Amino acid sequence: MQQSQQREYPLALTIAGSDSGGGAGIQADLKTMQELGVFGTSALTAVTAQNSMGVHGVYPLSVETVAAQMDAVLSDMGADSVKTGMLFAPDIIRVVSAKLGQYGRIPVIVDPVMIAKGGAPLLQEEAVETMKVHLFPLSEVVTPNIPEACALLGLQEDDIRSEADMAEAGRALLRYGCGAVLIKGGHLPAGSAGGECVDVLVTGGAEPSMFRTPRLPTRHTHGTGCTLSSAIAAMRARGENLPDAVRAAKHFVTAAIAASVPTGQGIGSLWHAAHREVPAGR
Ligand SMILES: Nc1ncnc2c1ncn2[C@@H]1O[C@H](COP(=O)(O)OP(=O)(O)O)[C@@H](O)[C@H]1O
Ligand SMILES: Cc1ncc(COP(=O)(O)OP(=O)(O)O)c(N)n1
Repeated sequence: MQQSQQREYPLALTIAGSDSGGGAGIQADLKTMQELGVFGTSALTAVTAQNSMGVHGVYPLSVETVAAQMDAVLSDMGADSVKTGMLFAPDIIRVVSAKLGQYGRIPVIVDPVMIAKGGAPLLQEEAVETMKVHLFPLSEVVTPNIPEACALLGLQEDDIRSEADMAEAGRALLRYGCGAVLIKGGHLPAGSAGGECVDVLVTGGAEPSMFRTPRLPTRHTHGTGCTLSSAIAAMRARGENLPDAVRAAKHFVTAAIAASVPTGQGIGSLWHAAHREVPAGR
């Protein structure tokens, strides 16, 4: 049951892992929701020991812990949208899917987090099928990057090389019962797509929609996927329709990448307050 009618502000729930480095996971999600005027709540699935150099440890929580957090939030506060991120294990995916089914028709944005930028696995191999079978049919939209789309479809990593390939992959993923699929183009070769970063939204009926922004020349892109999916969830919680939510989220993430900060020695993180035009450090 949703309790949103008792609130005067939108509320979104993120079900995801913790990134101790603060750039991705639940930390990126809550910063994004706050910046977009949405009250963020959370159900933690795993703790990662992570920094700009990579993932140094993954510590999943028990299914009981995940279920208890979802029950606590959804039975009392409700949610106008839900975003899922790192779910890590098949039993966590099963309990998250069961709880989402129990609490009814909330728009669910599924970011099928599989591998961190440095290559660390954030989803067990045996959990991929569980995610497709149990979670995808509950989604309003699933937001894979190109390596994730390839893994989900059993393709080679370089099988998706163009906007047309992205659209075809999106259509193929719809067969798992996703409401829509947004294939993110950050991993296309930098020289392709005319120097743009293109994300392709595929829904049941209409032609695919392309969302284009300039490709920004920075390596400090840790947390881009988490930020985009939680911004979509925030805009849906605010009542925007899906294409408008994606458009606004893409602008939000682009501004945050443009102002990214070199946290640590490796890949730095986005600056989520960038849309306010507040320089980092102020
Ligand atoms: N260098 C970049 N310049 C502008 N936008 C980018 C850049 N890299 C990624 N993006 C955007 O960030 C979002 C996340 O994309 P992507 O990097 O493909 O996902 P992930 O972070 O899950 O690997 C998308 O909207 C993508 O277009
Ligand atoms: C705890 C946690 N969740 C998700 C990710 C992946 O985040 P993403 O936004 O895809 O960014 P990169 O890791 O690819 O930079 C994560 N690293 N940690």
